[in-house]
Amino acid sequence: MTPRSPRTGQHPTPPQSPWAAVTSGLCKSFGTGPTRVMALDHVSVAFRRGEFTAVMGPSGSGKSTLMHCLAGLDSVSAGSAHIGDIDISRLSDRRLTRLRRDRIGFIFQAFHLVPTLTALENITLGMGLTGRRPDQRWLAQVVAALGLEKRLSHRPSQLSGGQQQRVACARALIGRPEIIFADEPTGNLDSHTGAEVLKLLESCVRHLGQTIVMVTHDPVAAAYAHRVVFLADGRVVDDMQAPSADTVLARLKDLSGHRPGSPAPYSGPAAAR
Ligand SMILES: Nc1ncnc2c1ncn2[C@@H]1O[C@H](COP(=O)(O)OP(=O)(O)OP(=O)(O)O)[C@@H](O)[C@H]1O
Repeated sequence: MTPRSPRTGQHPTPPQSPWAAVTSGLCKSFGTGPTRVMALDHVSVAFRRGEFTAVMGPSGSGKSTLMHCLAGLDSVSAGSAHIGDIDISRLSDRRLTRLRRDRIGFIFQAFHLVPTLTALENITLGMGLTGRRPDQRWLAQVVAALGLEKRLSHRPSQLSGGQQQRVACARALIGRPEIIFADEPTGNLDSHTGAEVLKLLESCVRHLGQTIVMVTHDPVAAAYAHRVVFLADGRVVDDMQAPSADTVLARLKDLSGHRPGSPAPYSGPAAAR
C-alpha cells in the first residue's frame, strides 16, 4: 500500500507525465437514428500541467460536452479521455466518483456555494466530507493568493459576486486537483470583477502550478489563458498560443463561417509534444 502523508491524508504525488488531461479520438453522440447529434467528433487534445487553457467555439460546437466527458460527468461514445494516467472512460461509477472528488476541481458560472456555511466552511467542505484534513499551509497560501483572509467568517450572502467566485476558486484549489475545469467562471460577473477573478486564476497557474481548462465565450477572458483551443462542429479546428483578445476575436469570426465536416488542423497530443 502506498504510504499516506500524515498531515493531509493524501497519497504522495507519483512521478507525473507533462499532461494533466488527454483525449484521443474522443467521440460523444446524443440520441439515435435521424435525431443523432455528434457533439464530439474524434477530438484529440492534450492539456499540459501548469497551463491555463481556454476552450472556445460557436454555440453548440461541443465545449461543454468536452469538459463534461473529461470530468467524467458524461460518458464517452468512442475514444478515450485520460486524467493524468487514468483512462476515465474505463472506470466504474464508484471509481469515477472518487476520481472526480480527489483529482478534479470545478468552478461554475453560478458559484454553487452553500448559503448557510461560512466562506471557510465552503472552501473546506469537500475535504471534510471525505474525511481528509486540509493542509493548513496550503489553505493559508490559497486564501492569501485569492485575497480572502478577511472574508473567511462571512456567509455567501455577505460577499460580493467576485468574492463568492473567489471562494469557489479556493474550494476548487484546496484539494490540489490534477486539473480544474471552469465553465464560464466570469459569466455572472461585471467586467471589472471578472477581470479580477481571471487575474487570480492566471496567478494560481503561474504561482501555484495549477492546471486550468476554462470554457468561455469571451475573447477578453480567453486572453488571460496561455492557450486557446477552438472547437467547431465537435472538432478541434485551431490551437492558439499566447492569445490576445483581438486574435481570438478574429479567429471566432472565421469560425462562424466554418463549414461542417472540414478537417481539423490539430492532430492530437503527439502534435502538442
Ligand atoms: N444531453 C444532450 N442531449 C442531446 N443533445 C445534446 C445534449 N447535450 C448537448 N447536446 C448537443 O450537442 C452539441 C454540443 O453541445 P454543447 O453544449 O457541448 O455545445 P457548447 O459549445 O458548449 O454550446 P454553448 O456555447 O451554447 O454552451 C449541440 O448540438 C447540443 O445540442
